[in-house]
Amino acid sequence: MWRVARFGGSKLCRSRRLLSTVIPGPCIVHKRGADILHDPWFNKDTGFPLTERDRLGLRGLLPPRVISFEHQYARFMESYRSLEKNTQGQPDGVVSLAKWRILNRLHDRNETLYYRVLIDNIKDFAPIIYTPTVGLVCQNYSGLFRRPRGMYFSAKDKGEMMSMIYNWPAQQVDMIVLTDGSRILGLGDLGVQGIGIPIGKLDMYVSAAGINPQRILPVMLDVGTNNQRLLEDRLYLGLRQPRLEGEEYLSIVDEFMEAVFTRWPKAIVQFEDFQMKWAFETLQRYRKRFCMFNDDIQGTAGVALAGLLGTVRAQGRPLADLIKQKIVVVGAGSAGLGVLTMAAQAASRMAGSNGVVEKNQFFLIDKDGLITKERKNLDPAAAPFAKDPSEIDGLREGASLIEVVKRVKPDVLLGLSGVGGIFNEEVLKLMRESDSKKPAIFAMSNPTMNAECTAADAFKYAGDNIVFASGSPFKNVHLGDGKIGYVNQANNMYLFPGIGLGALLSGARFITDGMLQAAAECLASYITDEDIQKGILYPSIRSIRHITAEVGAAVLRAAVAEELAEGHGDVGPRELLHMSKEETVEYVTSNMWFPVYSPLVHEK
Ligand SMILES: NC(=O)C1=CN([C@@H]2O[C@H](COP(=O)(O)OP(=O)(O)OC[C@H]3O[C@@H](n4cnc5c(N)ncnc54)[C@H](O)[C@@H]3O)[C@@H](O)[C@H]2O)C=CC1
Ligand SMILES: CC(=O)C(=O)O
Ligand SMILES: [Mg+2]
Repeated sequence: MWRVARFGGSKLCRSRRLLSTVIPGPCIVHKRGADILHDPWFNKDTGFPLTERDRLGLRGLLPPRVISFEHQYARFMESYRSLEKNTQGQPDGVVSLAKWRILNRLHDRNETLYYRVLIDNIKDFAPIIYTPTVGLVCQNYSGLFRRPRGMYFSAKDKGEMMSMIYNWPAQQVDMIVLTDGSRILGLGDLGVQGIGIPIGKLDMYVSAAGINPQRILPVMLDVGTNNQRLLEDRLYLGLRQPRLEGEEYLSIVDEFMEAVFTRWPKAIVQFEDFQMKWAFETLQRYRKRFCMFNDDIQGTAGVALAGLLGTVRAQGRPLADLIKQKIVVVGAGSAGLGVLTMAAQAASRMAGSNGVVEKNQFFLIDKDGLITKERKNLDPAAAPFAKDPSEIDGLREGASLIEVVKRVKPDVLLGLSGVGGIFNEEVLKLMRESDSKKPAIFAMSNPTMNAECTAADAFKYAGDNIVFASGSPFKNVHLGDGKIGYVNQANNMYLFPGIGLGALLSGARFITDGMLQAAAECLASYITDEDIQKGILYPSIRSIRHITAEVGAAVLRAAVAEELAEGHGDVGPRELLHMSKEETVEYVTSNMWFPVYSPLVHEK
């Protein structure tokens, strides 16, 4: 039955990949002439065939020669490569922004071509449209702004959101990424300028998960900013007022969520880069009411867990030895606490206990040092990981990172602090004393300048035998004698697209811990033992579509197992239930949008 749905005709410009051939479905367009050329979704630039130019009133509006998609693609890549050449030697930030601009201009003009170059060159372009360059773009957003992308809801829109949501031109929205701009990467409160993050994350959704770009929606919830520099910046485009707090804040988020799910009951909302207090509060508030998740807490946790399991394998130990790993987490925010919570759940499952014993192996440090039960105003979210001073011989409340690493000799040192360089030479050298033969260093904070250490320093000071991962990309390190220090990118981009896609196709109304756990386990098992032995913990981002199909299928199957799957489109819960694992992967893959020019059919 689901086969009919997959290959049936569609009005949605859906392209189908049949074996190696992509069959473009027809696309209904309600406009004509120049209006089409100015709509990046329909625009093919010089690629409109002559018959289509006649049908759509485009004759004479374009140079006469028809250029093929492949030729347009080659032309863009040529201009990109010559930009690379011409900017050689200029500061990194200048080069990255120039690359971002050329990609952004293509995005504004021709989405089909934009997404095709993105998909085919994801390793080169992810650092531009995503971390680290997206951080620079957010920092400079008000100056870079040329035209809006996505929707902006502000504190001034209270009471209006239910009608505003209907201003969005697309009939259907599948995936929304929402931020309030309060903690953008490790760059702090960037107010309205944080909209760059939902845009970048959704570009990853299209590239990795094949979410139809006509069905994505980046959203900024502007409730003010506490960033004094922005408040005083005459170019700043957001509300010039301090952030709303308490019930006033929550009432804005409530109103937005009600509006979204009234118009699109099947949409999925990803919360992104909210400051910690609101990240946890909104997750608790909405996760049983709406289909939503918090990427920084839950997506990051799954990616880190996969990395921790990979580390255990790299040490040549059985997975169950996760419970024996001494893990020092630096940063007790939404990401750090998310990681420890998921790691504790996994360790409990492995040990068949309630997790109490396993937590003894975890050490949590924040800006005030080691967190113990003696901490004044201990955050309830951190409390389960606070050490009992009687159990940590030689350490005290607030012990420094150096003291902790020296005493604990951890197997894993994992940074989610947002503090660039905090794993300094002294800390890294202490990791040579680790009890593990293959200690792991995860410098997960973004963007690059906020990474806890560089890859080169990690190998230089902690030794050649470490496994290393960072949140933003670094180049592999040459260790001499032809040996390579492999750099992994421990970034939630490996999971959030699959979590969203799997949840969408399952039709589940909530995203459960079981679905998230399935995503993490799928990623963990993706890597072969051969790669693990080389220190490779995550697959190449070049395979991101394939990884996402597998992760999406794992999430979907978990939803089915929990009897939450209600189906999607023509594929109901019974069909989902009867799909084998391979069929589920095939089903997920066949639902991925792929950019090809569709024949345009005009309808009034
Ligand atoms: N690689 C990835 O996939 C992800 C990376 N991140 C990164 O993690 C970082 C933190 O994100 P959140 O947890 O959401 O932020 P957050 O603001 O909620 O937490 C930051 C934590 O770091 C601690 N901290 C600050 N200065 C410190 C210091 N000198 N020593 C030790 N701890 C210190 C704070 O006390 C706080 O506990 C950001 O840079 C973000 O880019 C976040 C999510 C995913
Ligand atoms: C990757 C990501 O979500 C972050 O740095 O916040
Ligand atoms: Mg984030």
